Amino acid sequence: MPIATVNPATGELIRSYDALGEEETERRITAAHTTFQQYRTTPFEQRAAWLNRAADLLETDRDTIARTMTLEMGKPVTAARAEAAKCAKAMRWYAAHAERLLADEHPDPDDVQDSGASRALVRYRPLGVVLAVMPWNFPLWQVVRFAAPALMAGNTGLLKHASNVPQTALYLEDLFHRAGFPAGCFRTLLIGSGAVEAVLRDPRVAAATLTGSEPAGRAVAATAGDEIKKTVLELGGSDPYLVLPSADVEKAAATAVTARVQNNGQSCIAAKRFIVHADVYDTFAEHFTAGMRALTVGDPLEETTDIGPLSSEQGRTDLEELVDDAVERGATVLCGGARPDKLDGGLENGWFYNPTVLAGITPAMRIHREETFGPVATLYRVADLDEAVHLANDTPFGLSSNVWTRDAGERERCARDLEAGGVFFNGMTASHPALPFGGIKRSGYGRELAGHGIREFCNATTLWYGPEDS
Ligand SMILES: O=CCCC(=O)O
Repeated sequence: MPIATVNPATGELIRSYDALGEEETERRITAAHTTFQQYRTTPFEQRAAWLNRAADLLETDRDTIARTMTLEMGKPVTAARAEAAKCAKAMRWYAAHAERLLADEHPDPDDVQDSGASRALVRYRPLGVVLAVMPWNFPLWQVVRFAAPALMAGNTGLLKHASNVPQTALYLEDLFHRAGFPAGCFRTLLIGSGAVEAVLRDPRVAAATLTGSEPAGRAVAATAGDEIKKTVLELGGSDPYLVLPSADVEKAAATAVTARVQNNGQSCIAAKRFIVHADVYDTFAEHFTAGMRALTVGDPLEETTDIGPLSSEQGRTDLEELVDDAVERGATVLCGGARPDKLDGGLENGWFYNPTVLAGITPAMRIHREETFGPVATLYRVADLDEAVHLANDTPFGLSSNVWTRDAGERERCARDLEAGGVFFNGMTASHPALPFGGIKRSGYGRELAGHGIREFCNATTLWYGPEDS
C-alpha cells in the first residue's frame, strides 16, 4: 500500500510520501534507543511538563489537525475535533497521575519477613524503545493512548502508523518535539508493513503494541514471540448490544445509533450485533431503524454530516460483500443495504455506504461471525436472557459489550458471564483515560489506559534487601 493521503470522500490523491530507507530507519531506531538511556532518568515532573505542553499545543492546533484527519480517513470533522480534545485530556490525565500509578509497591511486612528480606518492594522501571503499530480509524487517539503513558513511564516510542494517515503521523512526531520532549523520544517511521518485522527484531527495540486487524496482530505477535518481546494487542471486535424488557427502549435505540455509526461505523468498540428481547424487539427495531435512516451521509468536512465515507475502497467492498452475502442467504434489509445514489460534486467518487440495518441473521451468514467495519448493524430477536448471553458470546471476539436493563439481577448475570474486556450498562462503550481498555479471545490481550496500560511497558522490578541492609 502506498504511503499517501487519498481523500476517501472523493478518491483524490492529495499527497504521497516515499518510504524511509533502511539507513534512515536505522538512524531513528538509534535515536530512540540513545535517547532512552537519558530519558529514563528524567523526573516525572519534567515529563509531565512536556506532556501538558503537548496537550496545550494540540488544543491550539485542534481545527487544523481535525481537518487533516478528515481528509486522510474520512471521519466527520466534528468527530475529528472531539478526538483531538480527547487526546489532550488523556495527556493531562497521565501527566497528573503517572507518578502515583507507578509508585513503588510495598508487599505485606509479614510476607517480606517470610522472604528473608529486611525490606522488599516492587519498582516500575521503563522497558525501553516501544514500537507502536497503529491504525487509521482514530489516527490521533490510538497513538496518544499509547504514547502518553509510555512517555510518562520513561519509555521512548517509534510509530509505524497506517499508510493512509502519513500527515497525522508526522504531525504527532512534530507535536511531541515542539512540546519539548528530546528528539529521540517519539519518532515516526514512514515505512510499509513489510518493514515492520526488521524493526521489531532489532535488539534495541524492547516491545511492541499494535491496534489493528487480526492478521496484523498475529504477524507482530509471532515475530515478538520469536524474539521474546512483550506485546499488547488490541484487535477487532463485534460487540453485542443487549436490550432487555426492563430497559428504556427508546433511549436504548437512540444510543444504539451512535454506538453503531460513531466514526462512520469504523470503531473496534462500536456495537455491531443488536440482541433484543422479543418483548421489546418491535419497538426497538422501529426506533433504531428510524434513527439510522435519518442520518445524513455526505461530505465529512460539513458540520452537519453524520456519516462520511469509509476510509478505503477496499473497506467498502468488504462491507458490501458481507451485506450481500447476508441478503442472499435471507436477511431482511430494514434500511440501507446500498451505496448512496444522490451524491455529487466529486463525492460520487467517494467510498460511501448507507447506514444499514439487517434483521433475520442466521449462523450461515458471514456477517454473523465477521466484524462489520462500517455503518451496518445486525439485529437479533431472542426469547430470554440465556439466549441473549449465549448469542453475545457466540463470536470469536471479546472486546466490549453493552447491556440495557434496569434489573440488578440481570446486570449481575451479565457482569459475570459476558465474555468481553468490558460490560457497559445502560450506555455505550467508550474509552476513558482512567478505565482499562482491551479485550479477550480474538480481540487481543493486554490493556491500554489507566494504571493497567502504563504498567504494560514497565519492568516490575523486585527490590529485595537482605538483613545487612536493615
Ligand atoms: O477502534 C477502537 C476504538 C478506540 C476508542 O474509542 O478508544
